[in-house]
Amino acid sequence: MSLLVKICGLSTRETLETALDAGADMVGFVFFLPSPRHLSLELGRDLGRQVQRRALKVALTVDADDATLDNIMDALSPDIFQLHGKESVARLRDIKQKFGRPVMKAVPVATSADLAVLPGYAAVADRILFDARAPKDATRPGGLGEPFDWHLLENLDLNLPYMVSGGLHADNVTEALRVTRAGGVDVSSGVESASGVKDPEMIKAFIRAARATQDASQELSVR
Ligand SMILES: O=C(O)c1ccccc1NCC(=O)[C@H](O)[C@H](O)COP(=O)(O)O
Repeated sequence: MSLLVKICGLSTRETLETALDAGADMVGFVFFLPSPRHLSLELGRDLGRQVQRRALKVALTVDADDATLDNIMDALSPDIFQLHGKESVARLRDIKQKFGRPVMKAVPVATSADLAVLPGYAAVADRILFDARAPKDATRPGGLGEPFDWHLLENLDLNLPYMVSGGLHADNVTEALRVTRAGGVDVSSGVESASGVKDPEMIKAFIRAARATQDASQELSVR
């Protein structure tokens, strides 16, 4: 199965086009007001139209209510909802049923104890995104540019596709994949020149590095 590369927190036509041209498999749009990457519904609609099925559109929300999700469905028509809050297993089931879209549940990781939630979520979610647990005083639960200890996932036994995120960039994505064996990688801060400002060259470099890792591991596997 080929590696999924997600560029998250895109908010301009130019950088979205760069990510699509560079071969991103998923493009993430943040609908969380405290985030520097937050999109209005109008901008989400505009950027969503630009994607034109060249990548999967991921709508990122945090403990959003049905009305918010409904508005996002109308504006963006996401391919996947990324639920990055404290959503319960029952809430994941509820969202899947009401909106008919796959859900990717973000699981914050700081210690091995954080993995205890996996069996519950794995029974309902379509994909897991492992992210660094945000500090208690953080203004948002993700997109903070800090990694977690990838070795915590070394002995992971999960019958579900999963992505690794948190503090990734072009220079560490290979090691993150080597250690976690994740089927996907996700980045936001690591392709920004300033908070919320995506950098086209950094986007291209990240995707190149991720693809190079994918190619190398495929060569090894066919030997
Ligand atoms: O990106 C945000 O601003 C954000 C806000 C609230 C919840 C989640 C958020 N981002 C989630 C993502 O999927 C990020 O790509 C992921 O946390 C990795 O971010 P980074 O460490 O900055 O690469």
